[in-house]
Amino acid sequence: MTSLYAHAGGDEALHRLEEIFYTKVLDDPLLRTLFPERLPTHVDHLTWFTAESFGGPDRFTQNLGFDYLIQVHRHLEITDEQRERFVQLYLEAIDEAGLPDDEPFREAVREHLEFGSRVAQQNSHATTDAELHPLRDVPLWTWKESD
Ligand code: HEM
Repeated sequence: MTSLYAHAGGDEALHRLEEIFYTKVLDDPLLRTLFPERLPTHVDHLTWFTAESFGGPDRFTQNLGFDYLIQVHRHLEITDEQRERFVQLYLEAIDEAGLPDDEPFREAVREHLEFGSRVAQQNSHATTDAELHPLRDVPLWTWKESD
């Protein structure tokens, strides 16, 4: 059974991807208002999250926890355009980082991104805890090749 994490190329590949992605985000006119400065932890934390979600080590849950992810997105009031740009830049970064381009892998990544970005957007608008998305754990993404 191959995890998405292993197929992607493990930590080295995911870290390269997140570095390219974060640099794009910081340079983007639509996203710059949300990301005014480079945070030294962002690339590592994104790598931990993606690795765990793809079936790799659970460093995000162990070190930060899902509540942390809820808190960092709260009150950002992410617009549809910003969410869509976030997804677009991530897909570009996957190409630029040279991650596998087989369709089952790309489809799983697209699903993960669509879902995750909608959760983040919903949480960014929640004015009460009841309005938060019900997800409370890092989701574990599987794919067709994992059987
Ligand atoms: C798959 C979906 C997403 C994941 C996995 C994710 C993950 C993360 C993580 C791990 C952090 C914490 C970074 C740190 O501790 O340094 C973070 C912060 C943040 N995220 Fe997201 N995020 C997602 C979607 C989005 C979207 C759609 C937006 C806006 C368009 C967004 C905007 C932000 C902002 C503004 C911060 C805080 C500022 C910063 O770290 O620079 N996120 N996100």
